[in-house]
Amino acid sequence: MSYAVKEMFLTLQGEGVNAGRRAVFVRFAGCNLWSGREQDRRTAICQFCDTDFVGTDGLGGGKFGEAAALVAAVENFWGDGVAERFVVLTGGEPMLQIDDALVDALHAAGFRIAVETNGTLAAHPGIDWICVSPKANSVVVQRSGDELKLVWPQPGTDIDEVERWDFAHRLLQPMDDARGAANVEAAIAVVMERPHWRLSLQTHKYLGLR
Ligand SMILES: C[S@@+](CC[C@H](N)C(=O)[O-])C[C@H]1O[C@@H](n2cnc3c(N)ncnc32)[C@H](O)[C@@H]1O
Ligand SMILES: Nc1nc2[nH]cc(C(=O)O)c2c(=O)[nH]1
Ligand code: SF4
Ligand SMILES: [Mg+2]
Repeated sequence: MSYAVKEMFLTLQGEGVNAGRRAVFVRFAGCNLWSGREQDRRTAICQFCDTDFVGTDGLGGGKFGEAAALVAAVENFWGDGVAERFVVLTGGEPMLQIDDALVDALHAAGFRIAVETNGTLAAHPGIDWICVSPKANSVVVQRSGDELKLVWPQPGTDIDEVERWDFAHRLLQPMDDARGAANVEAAIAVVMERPHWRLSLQTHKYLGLR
């Protein structure tokens, strides 16, 4: 299997329970809920995406013929002699490309593996930290994991239902769009009503990190 990667970078995880943690991000190209083309956004299943995941032309991106080559690039971004190796596989939709060979090679190199997924495909069982971010109008099959990160508001989402799914942590992340401030207020209002949810801010955007 070969891997198409839009970009790769070393940064801090900006979102969720692991916010603030040093991580190499691997952004896989392609998604099953949007083509990534602006002209298709209004007819896509997922219409609020904040990310360019088309092609392999980003910094650190490329086509990797084998898992070993991709892992060597991840190790290079992490750097020598630094403990707590941690990689976040995102996209696009990473579960379209994550396979046994990649999970095994990352583990052999000493990485803990986190994934950011829309949950429409089952997460690979070897992944160490599963973050599912459900999208209204999609069928979520991955209903368990470490972190459920619901972008808010999302008309068509039944929060009572998703709250019954089996996740250790539940987070509401304000939708970053033209109504940004109102979305933050709406998310805070839900957390005040439902204290088992927590607010997740996209801290990298406030800090100017990647
Ligand atoms: C770009 S997605 C890639 C991973 C996967 N496709 C997914 O949707 O979870 C990474 C994270 O950003 C979130 N996200 C995307 N667009 C957003 C926006 N406009 N505002 C807030 N969060 C957003 C997604 O819900 C997901 O949690
Ligand atoms: N710093 C940083 N944190 C992130 N957490 C999730 C991200 C993503 O796009 O999946 C992301 C990202 O792109 N940058
Ligand atoms: S599912 Fe994730 S990557 Fe795909 S369009 Fe939605 S937010 Fe973007
Ligand atoms: Mg992002």
